[in-house]
Amino acid sequence: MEPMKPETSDPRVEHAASLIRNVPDFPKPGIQFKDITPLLGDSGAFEGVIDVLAESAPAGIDAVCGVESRGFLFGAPLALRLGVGFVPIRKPGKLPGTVVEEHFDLEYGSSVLAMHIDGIQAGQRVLLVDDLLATGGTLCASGKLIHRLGAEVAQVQVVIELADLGGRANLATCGLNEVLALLQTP
Ligand SMILES: O=P(O)(O)OC[C@H]1O[C@H](OP(=O)(O)OP(=O)(O)O)[C@H](O)[C@@H]1O
Ligand SMILES: Nc1ncnc2[nH]cnc12
Repeated sequence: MEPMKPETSDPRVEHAASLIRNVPDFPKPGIQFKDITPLLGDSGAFEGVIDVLAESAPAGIDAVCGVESRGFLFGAPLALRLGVGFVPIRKPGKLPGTVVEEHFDLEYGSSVLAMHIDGIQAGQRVLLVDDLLATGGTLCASGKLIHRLGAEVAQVQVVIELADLGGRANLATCGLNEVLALLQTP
């Protein structure tokens, strides 16, 4: 496996790249799993990633939506840094209020995502955050939830993009055209 290429030459991104561990055949044979736990365990590196994401966000963001579960790890601190609320997009059966739901396929399975209908308001500009873009199914479904509530996805932000899986093109088919990935494979 070749090393990940930073999309920017920022030393904070290069440091983060050095702390992402490649785990072959997890959770299934053939999957090269990108383990972010060494990055999360280094407070300086973790903070550097949040800072770069915040500096890269478009102006006028009203809310950050993060996707369960690893999207929460980056989305929640980013919302605090931007001074806006955090809205969780969750796996089914976890949110107590009235939700909208979307079904989708994953690199290794299928799933459903849900969001409270009062989490965001029509017309708001949302930053949609996850740790990793693979096939794009998760973020496409998340974007559909946000669009169904009448809000706009101003930008999608991920730390890692598995560039050979076509996720970016898939996101474009869902109307998600502004995509920032800090690191891309290979
Ligand atoms: O682009 P895709 O092919 O949709 O895959 C990317 C998604 O897969 C992972 O989540 P996972 O479903 O493994 O859940 P987790 O965050 O709870 O570990 C990752 O955190 C992304 O959300
Ligand atoms: N290869 C991968 N590594 C980590 N998380 C993932 N989610 C989907 N594909 C993944």
